[in-house]
Parts: sequence; C-alpha cells; structure tokens
Amino acid sequence: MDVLAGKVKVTSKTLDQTMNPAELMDHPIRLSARDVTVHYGEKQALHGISIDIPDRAVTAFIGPSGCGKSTFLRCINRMNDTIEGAKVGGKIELDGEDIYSADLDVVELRARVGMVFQKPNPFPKSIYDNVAYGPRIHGLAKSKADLDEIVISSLRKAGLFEEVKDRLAEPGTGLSGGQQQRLCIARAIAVGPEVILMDEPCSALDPIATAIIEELIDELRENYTIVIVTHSMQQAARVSQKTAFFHLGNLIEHGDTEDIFTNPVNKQTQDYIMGRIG
Ligand SMILES: Nc1ncnc2c1ncn2[C@@H]1O[C@H](COP(=O)(O)OP(=O)(O)OP(=O)(O)O)[C@@H](O)[C@H]1O
Repeated sequence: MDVLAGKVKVTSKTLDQTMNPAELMDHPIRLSARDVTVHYGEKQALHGISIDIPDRAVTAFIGPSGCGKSTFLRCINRMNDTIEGAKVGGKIELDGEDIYSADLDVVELRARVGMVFQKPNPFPKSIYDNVAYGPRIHGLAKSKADLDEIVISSLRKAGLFEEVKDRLAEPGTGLSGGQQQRLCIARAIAVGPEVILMDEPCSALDPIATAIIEELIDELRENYTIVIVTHSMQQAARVSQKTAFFHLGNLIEHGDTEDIFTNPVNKQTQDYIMGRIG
C-alpha cells in the first residue's frame, strides 16, 4: 500500500462502521470505548470518543500534534489517573469489564494493559531484573526456575534474547536505543498482558531499529491486542490493520487501515492523509 500515492476516493462508508461477522470471529472486540471525554482542568482534550478495538490486530491512532491521541491511549490503562487535574468521562470496557469501575484493581489493569513509551525507559537495573521486576511484584513465579523461564521467554518474544543472552546481569541502560525499547516490550510482556499500548515507540530510534520494532509489532499481533500512536502515516500503513484518525480531540474516522489511507470518507481525514493538515 502506498500512502503517498494520494488517490482519495470517497465512498458511502459511515463512521459507525462495524466489523463483518467473519472478521469478528477472528478478531473479537477486546476494548470498547463509549463517549469518552477527558478534561485537563477547564480544558477539554477529548470530546466523546467511541471506538471498538479488535483482538490480535494492530490499531493505529493518527492525527496532528495535540489532537488527543496520547490522551486517549492513556485512558485505556488509566494512566490519566496519575495526571493531576485530569478527569475522564464515558466508559471503556476491556473484555466487557468496566475499567473505570470503583472496585477495579488499577495495578492489575496495568499488567493486563501494558504500555511502551516514546523514549525507552529501562529501570536502572540489570537486563534480567528489568524483565523480572513485574513478575516478582505480581507473584507470577513460584521458583527461580519459573522466573528464569518468564524472563527468557519474554526476551525471546521481544526479539532480544539472542542479543543479550550472555549479558543478562549487565545494566539495561547499557543497551542501544532499539534494544532498550525491545527490553521495555519484554518487560511489558513478562506480566502476561492482553493489550500492549505503544506511544510513538519508534520516535527516538534510527530507521534500522525502527524497522526491527515494526517487524516485532507484526509478530506480536498474533498474540496481543496492540494499539500504537504514531506520527508517521507510513508507519501506520505498514504496521496496522485498523486506523483511527483524531483531530482537535475528536475521533473523525476509523476503520480498516487500507480504507482509511485509500478511501477516507471524511474531508479532514483526506486532508491529513494528503498532507494538507498537521
Ligand atoms: N498533562 C496535561 N495537562 C494539560 N493539558 C494536557 C496534558 N497532556 C495533554 N494536554 C493537552 O491535551 C491535548 C491533547 O494532547 P495529547 O498529548 O493527547 O495529543 P497528541 O495527539 O498525543 O499530541 P502529540 O502528537 O503532539 O503527542 C493538547 O491540547 C495538550 O496540550
């Protein structure tokens, strides 16, 4: 798919598109947001976002700077709870469970919905301990052998094991940027998440490290629901099956990535894809 080809054809598809039955069988809805609003103090950053996010697929959030992509991503694992003055309204369900319900354990939610940030942020600990940290806190390993197994399999799933197997005791911060980002992905995987949120995970990486992470995302989607915020339309086109376009705190259009890039319904989406806004 060539996003720069710029052939924009308007179809009669509506914003309220749903997946067809065959697609729903393969990729049932894992996350469902309805009328989500976010205020930072007096300022409203999100205006009633409703979207269904399918299992075992990559959904990309695109849109110009400040349109609310990261704010919405942070709603999905309640990271906005940590921002003073942030107030979230509406409803988000993970596997049918209201993640804003009063009796939900937020620590457990953040294990189920892992997050990888823009800048790789390994702990100042060894490579091994970076990955073992979450399983230890959550009591996931009964023995040292169990923990070793979790660490090794998480590093393998993050495509890093072969590169670090002889230096597990060395500091995670000594790795290259791309390796550090894969270490952060291994750290998220180690606590057995269902969903992995990625907020511009490649923006601090060079093209080769970016290509490795993109390949990894493509592999990970077989087992996880992935949501990625990206500034790069090429990246969204390369890695995602679903794309959501945000503008000024609104979700303008979402659907199959191919449709969004070749047949966007909305004029604002067309303008963004064509490089006229943002
Ligand atoms: N902690 C905060 N306090 C106050 N306002 C905030 C905060 N975080 C974000 N905002 C505001 O909310 C709006 C949406 O910001 P957000 O970071 O979600 O957008 P974005 O689309 O992810 O932008 P970018 O692509 O530049 O990262 C912006 O107007 C931003 O200034």
